[in-house]
Amino acid sequence: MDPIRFEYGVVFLLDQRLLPVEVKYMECKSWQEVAAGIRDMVVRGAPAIGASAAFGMALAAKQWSSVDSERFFAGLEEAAKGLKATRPTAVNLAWAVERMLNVARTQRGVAPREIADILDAEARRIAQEDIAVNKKIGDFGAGLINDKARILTHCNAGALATVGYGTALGVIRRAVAHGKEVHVFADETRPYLQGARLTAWELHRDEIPVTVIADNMAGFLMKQGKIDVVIVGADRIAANGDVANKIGTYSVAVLAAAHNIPFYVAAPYSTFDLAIKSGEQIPIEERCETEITHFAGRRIAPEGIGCYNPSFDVTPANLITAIITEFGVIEKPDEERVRQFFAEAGHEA
Ligand SMILES: CSC[C@H]1O[C@H](OP(=O)(O)O)[C@H](O)[C@@H]1O
Repeated sequence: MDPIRFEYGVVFLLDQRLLPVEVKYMECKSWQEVAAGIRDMVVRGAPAIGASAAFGMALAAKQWSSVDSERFFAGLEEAAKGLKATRPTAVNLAWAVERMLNVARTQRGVAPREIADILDAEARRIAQEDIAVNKKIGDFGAGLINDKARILTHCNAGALATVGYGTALGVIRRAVAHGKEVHVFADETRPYLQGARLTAWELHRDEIPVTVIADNMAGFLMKQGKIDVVIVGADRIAANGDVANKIGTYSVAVLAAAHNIPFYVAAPYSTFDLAIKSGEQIPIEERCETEITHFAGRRIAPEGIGCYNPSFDVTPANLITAIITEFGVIEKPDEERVRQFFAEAGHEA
């Protein structure tokens, strides 16, 4: 099930708020509609919102393609600002928008209508690259998953969080493709329930055994010896290997360390933010309190109480066994290892 579908001038976002009960796409013909889809978590997941924002930029270019060049670029800058403002934590969003802007800037002097075509092609390239990158991550990660492994996941880092294959779930898919039998325990991941609603839905459709657990059960399963390995995604990784990911990830990492269980993060190079030295510099999105005070549209907490709803937390690198990327595996990440790894892979470090 593709989280994003696209044609020239229109982007369809699978409305993940309705899953697993209803499969319905939101049609977007403007960058503003894409921005609303990202902000409202119609589409979510670091790589998926990055690709969606890229298509949002392509729509903006089409929206402004009939004006003069100066107004065209002003329109692109406005769209870039609006898209980047939707969700602050996942660096893939800003990465994709800046990549689209940089391509446009190389075309100054070209007719806006032609630039719009070039940006449409670039957005499609970003989407195609994501699937290829996910499969490379999957292949590197599959070697870390033993046959009969009992795997704990948190949130959803699957096809629904990317353009269609998955990072953490991509590793699980490749391990299964390599003939390994696994059983996944999926944290439900309150408050948005990406685990119960999305990860379980994806894995069940793929006929991969999955058991949903409440977030507060992870420690008990580990203590009972029922978890062999943890694998999660990421929204932003600092140069020292600190990882921002869905709220609750840090707690799982602490529990895994206490039980000597390997804790892996699967993420593409586009999720690394090498401009920041540590996770302390990663902006943490806070979302509306109704995500906490309400469940399925019904109030579950009293009126007038305090509410705190950070959507992400930061897991320090010293709790991470390894980060799995499309270029290979960074064992025991720290700043020196991360920068050397990407330098050897031929990327800006
Ligand atoms: C492929 S990594 C996806 C990453 O994004 C999720 O956050 P959200 O659902 O709020 O977009 C979660 O942190 C996942 O690990």
